[in-house]
Amino acid sequence: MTVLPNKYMKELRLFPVTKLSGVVAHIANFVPKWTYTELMVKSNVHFRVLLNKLTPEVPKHLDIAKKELEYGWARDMPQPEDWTEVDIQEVLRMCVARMSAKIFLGEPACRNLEWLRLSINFSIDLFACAFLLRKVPSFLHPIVAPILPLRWRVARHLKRAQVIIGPLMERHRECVRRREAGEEVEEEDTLLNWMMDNGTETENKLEEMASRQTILTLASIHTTSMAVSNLLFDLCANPEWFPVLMEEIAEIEKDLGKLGERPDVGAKQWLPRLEKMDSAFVESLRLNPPLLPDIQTVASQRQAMVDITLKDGTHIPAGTRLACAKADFVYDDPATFSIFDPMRSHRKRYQTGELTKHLAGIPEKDYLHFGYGRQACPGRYFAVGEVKMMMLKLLDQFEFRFPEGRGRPKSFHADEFTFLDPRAKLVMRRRRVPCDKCGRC
Ligand code: HEM
Repeated sequence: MTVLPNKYMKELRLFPVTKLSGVVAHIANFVPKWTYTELMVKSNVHFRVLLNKLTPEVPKHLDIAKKELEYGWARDMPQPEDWTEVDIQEVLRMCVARMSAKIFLGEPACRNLEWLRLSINFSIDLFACAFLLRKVPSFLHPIVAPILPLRWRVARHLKRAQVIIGPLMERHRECVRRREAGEEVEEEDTLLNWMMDNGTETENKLEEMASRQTILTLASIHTTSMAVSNLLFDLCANPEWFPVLMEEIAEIEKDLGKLGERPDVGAKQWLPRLEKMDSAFVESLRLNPPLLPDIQTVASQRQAMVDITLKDGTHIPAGTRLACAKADFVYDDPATFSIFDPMRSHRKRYQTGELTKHLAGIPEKDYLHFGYGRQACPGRYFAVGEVKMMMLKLLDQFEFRFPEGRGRPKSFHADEFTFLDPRAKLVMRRRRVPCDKCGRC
């Protein structure tokens, strides 16, 4: 991997995917030839749907996802009256899986426990399979890969995905046929339907679509649920910030009621008001990015698809794996850079007057946890909304702390990925002590 200084970031971000490809670089990490992921670089309907359908309609899809979150909350979220140890990571993964399934596939898949479990476990098996293969020299892959049980599991998930997604595709085709015949047909507005309507013939083959939907769960579920877990862990390690965020929620509720209470107020009006929560999320993601080895090194991997010469004459031959060294606005002050300071971005916005910058979901040269440039994470605005909706409910309904004798779990790194310790739990109970200040905590 060639690592360029951060000063090149602004120039590199403008290159199209045909010249400098993020997806080719990311998928290369999964040993695509042997993990059924090659289709992700052959065409990009998964990227187009997020950019052209999800992003312009994020508030609408967040409102839809919110309803599914309510449905899942009643089933998945423990409601302990007394302090009880809970595998909060597992619960949050299920909440995110439900929301993702609702907007991507709709009903009945989003209520189908087999799909929900598959969408969570697929990523775990695929990561494990790719890691194992990466430890083996590539000339041995043709011998090792076919006998790898993890790879058989990945293949089984993809086959089952076809069984679940096939009827959804057939249902949409039937709706289109009836509509063309002049009938009025009601249909759920899902990303799958958009992908079918806008996909090529190959992209619309069941095997392709089912694999693509399954691989999309990898990008959307663990990243988002891990972000919420990390923020909760950071707050438990710095509990003085719980009341600050609760107070912000209480103030918004005074104006707008609880999220979902008023028919004229949805995610669009409510969630941007959570400015302190946004700042805490930015800070937590800065300290716990999902895709980079650690907070000081590189960001936005790319593969040069053609020879490239930069403005200062730097030559990048085709085939080069590339990343940029990260800069960070706190690097100027090394004393504070590893400290969790949840109001860092909030202060920066108000001190500089740059109120539309330094927000979660707005990539900047100094804030790269959703990537950078044209190829930055296409699901980021939806992800930020999901994180806020879950945090809102968690803080509103529960109190959290670490189990006795334990502190903030450490993340660990495997190549370019960062993972939370899967054994890390929290102790929680239903919130019950009213607070003098805000009447809630
Ligand atoms: C907190 C949650 C999330 C984080 C931190 C995150 C982070 C990232 C990062 C760093 C990248 C690479 C960008 C680059 O190379 O410049 C990426 C790519 C991607 N993300 Fe996200 N992401 C999150 C949630 C989501 C969600 C919810 C979706 C879908 C709804 C999604 C879909 C994708 C896709 C499809 C790509 C690959 C795009 C391509 O083909 O190049 N992500 N994400």
